Amino acid sequence: MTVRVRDLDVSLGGRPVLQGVSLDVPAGSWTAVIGPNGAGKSTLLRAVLGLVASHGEISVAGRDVQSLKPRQRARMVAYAAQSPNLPVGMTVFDYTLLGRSPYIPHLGRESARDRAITAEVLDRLDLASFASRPLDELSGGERQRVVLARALAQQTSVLLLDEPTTALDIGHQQQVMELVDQLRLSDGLTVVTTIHDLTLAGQYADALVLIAGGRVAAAGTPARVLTRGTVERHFDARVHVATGPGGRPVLSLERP
Ligand SMILES: Nc1ncnc2c1ncn2[C@@H]1O[C@H](COP(=O)(O)OP(=O)(O)OP(=O)(O)O)[C@@H](O)[C@H]1O
Repeated sequence: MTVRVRDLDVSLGGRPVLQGVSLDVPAGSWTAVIGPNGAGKSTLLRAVLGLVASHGEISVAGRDVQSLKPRQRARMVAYAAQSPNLPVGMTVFDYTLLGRSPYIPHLGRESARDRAITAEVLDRLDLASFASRPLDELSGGERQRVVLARALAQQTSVLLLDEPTTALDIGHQQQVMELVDQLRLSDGLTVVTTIHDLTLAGQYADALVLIAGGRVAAAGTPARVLTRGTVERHFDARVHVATGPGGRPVLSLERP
């Protein structure tokens, strides 16, 4: 499903946060939204979900997201927030099962299929042995993977991930990124993720969108966006950019 954003404006607390943001994410592709702290990346994802009031056009598969009922939208778009409030005392399994809510009839119960999908997602994320553990007894990285598990259990065609790897060790970073990429290739998932690790962004995404000061400052292939000059200008960082496998950029910090 294609995600299309046109001339998006969002104000929060009376202050403009996004101004004139446009982006096109073709069906089955992966776009990474990058940018400095406070640039408006999370706000962009939240606007696509209809969680914040916005002006402009946001459509998924040609349908205006504002016109969709929450249940309809939840069958099309899943979202893993950066640090959501997790219900105290709830188990990993029951939290992940919440991802099946859009498919469970009102006043009904989950089906055996819903439970099987939940168990399979936990298994794929190395979380099967955590299924009966309460969320509040997990480490930061374990919690982050459970939040992703809930989004994957939703089995949508569009996946919005807000900083999905920040709390993860390098092995779990790879596992999560590879799993998402595998789902993209096998099921045609459309992925939009915010991410601070620019090399990781460039390794997995087809396109990068750099947001700075609430506007799109650069967009295009990783090699086009991740240049020394662009990174210095918008992140105030001195980096060396090498060409890695597949021509994708690899960034390292340069000491002054
Ligand atoms: N509810 C709110 N009310 C007022 N301002 C807000 C609100 N939520 C976010 N902001 C402001 O909007 C701007 C963009 O925030 P956002 O979380 O989208 O940034 P971000 O690019 O995701 O940042 P980070 O990389 O630090 O996660 C920030 O200046 C933030 O302080």
